Amino acid sequence: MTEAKIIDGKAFAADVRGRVKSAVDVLKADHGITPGLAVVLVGEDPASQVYVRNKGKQTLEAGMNSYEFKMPDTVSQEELLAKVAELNEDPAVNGILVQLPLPDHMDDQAVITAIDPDKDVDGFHLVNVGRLSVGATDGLIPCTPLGCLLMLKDHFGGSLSGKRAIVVGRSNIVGKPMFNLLLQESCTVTVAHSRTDDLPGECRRADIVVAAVGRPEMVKGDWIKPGAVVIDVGINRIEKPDGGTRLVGDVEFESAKSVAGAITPVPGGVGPMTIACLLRNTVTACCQQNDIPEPPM
Ligand SMILES: Nc1nc(=O)c2c([nH]1)NC[C@@H]1CN(c3ccc(C(=O)N[C@@H](CCC(=O)O)C(=O)O)cc3)C=[N+]21
Repeated sequence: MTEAKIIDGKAFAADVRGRVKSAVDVLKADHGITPGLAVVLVGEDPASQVYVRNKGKQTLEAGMNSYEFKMPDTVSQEELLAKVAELNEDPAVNGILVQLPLPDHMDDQAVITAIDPDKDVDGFHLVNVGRLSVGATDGLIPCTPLGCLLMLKDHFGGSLSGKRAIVVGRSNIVGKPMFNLLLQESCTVTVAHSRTDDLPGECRRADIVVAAVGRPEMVKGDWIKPGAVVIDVGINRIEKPDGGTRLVGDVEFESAKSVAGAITPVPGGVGPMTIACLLRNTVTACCQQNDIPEPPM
C-alpha cells in the first residue's frame, strides 16, 4: 500500500489567488472597475485579528481594494447594523464579511440577514442558502465548502459523478452547504453527525470523506476506505506534552495517510483555500453587480 498523496492547500490557494488576480486585471483594464471587499471585526480576539489581517493583505495582493472596520466589543447591535447598511449602499464595496462569532450580546443571524445577499461573500444569508439548495447559478457559495469542492474536482480531474461521499458534521457553515455542493456534483452523499450509529462503518463506505466536526483527530485511519480522498476541515489547537500548542485537524493524519489515496493536511490544507475562495467570491459578486461576465477563475 502506497502512502496518500498530500494535497497542498497552500499551493492550490496560491494558484486560485493568481487566477483571481488575472480576473481583477481584466475587470480593471476592460471595465475600469476595481473590486472591493469590506471586513468588519467586532472585538479584540487575537486569532480573529490575525485572520482579518491576512484577508486584508491577500485582498490587496490580488489587486482589489480592502476596507477594514474594527469596532469595540461594547458596540451595540444597532451600530453594527448601521455599518452594514452603509456598506450595502456603497458602490465601491462589492463584498461584505462580518467576522464571526460576534460577541454574546449580538445575534449573528440578524446581522447576516442585514447584509445585501448579493454582497454576502460568506454565502451565509438565507437567500444564498436557498439559492445553493435549489442549484441556482447566481448564488454566493460559502468559502470553506467551495474550497473543498475545488480541491476535490481537481483531484478527480473534474467529475465527482457517482462517487460515494460522507460529510461528517452538519453545521450551517460547512456541513450543510458541503452536502448541497456534493449532491449537485452527482455524488451519493451521507451526512453524519454526533448521533450517527456506526460512524466508522459509514465512513468506510465513502470514496470521499469531508471531516468538519470540530473534534481533534476524531476520524481514524481504520475508518477510511483504502484509496479514498480525505478533506480535513478541522482546525483545532491542542496542547502538546511539552506545554506548547499545535494545530490538528478532525482526522488522525498519521493513521489516515497510510490508507487514503489523498489527504489534506492541517495546517496548509483547507484553511488557505477558504481565504482564496473569499477573494474569488468578491470577484464573482463584483461581476454580478456590474452585469459583467465572470472571467474564468
Ligand atoms: N464571517 C466569517 N467568515 C469566515 O470565513 C470566518 C469567520 N467569520 N470567522 C473565523 C473563521 C476562521 N477562518 C479561517 C480562515 C482561514 C484559516 C487558515 O488559513 N488557516 C491556516 C493557518 C492556521 C494557523 O496557523 O492558525 C491553515 O489552516 O493552514 C483559518 C481559519 C475563517 N473564518
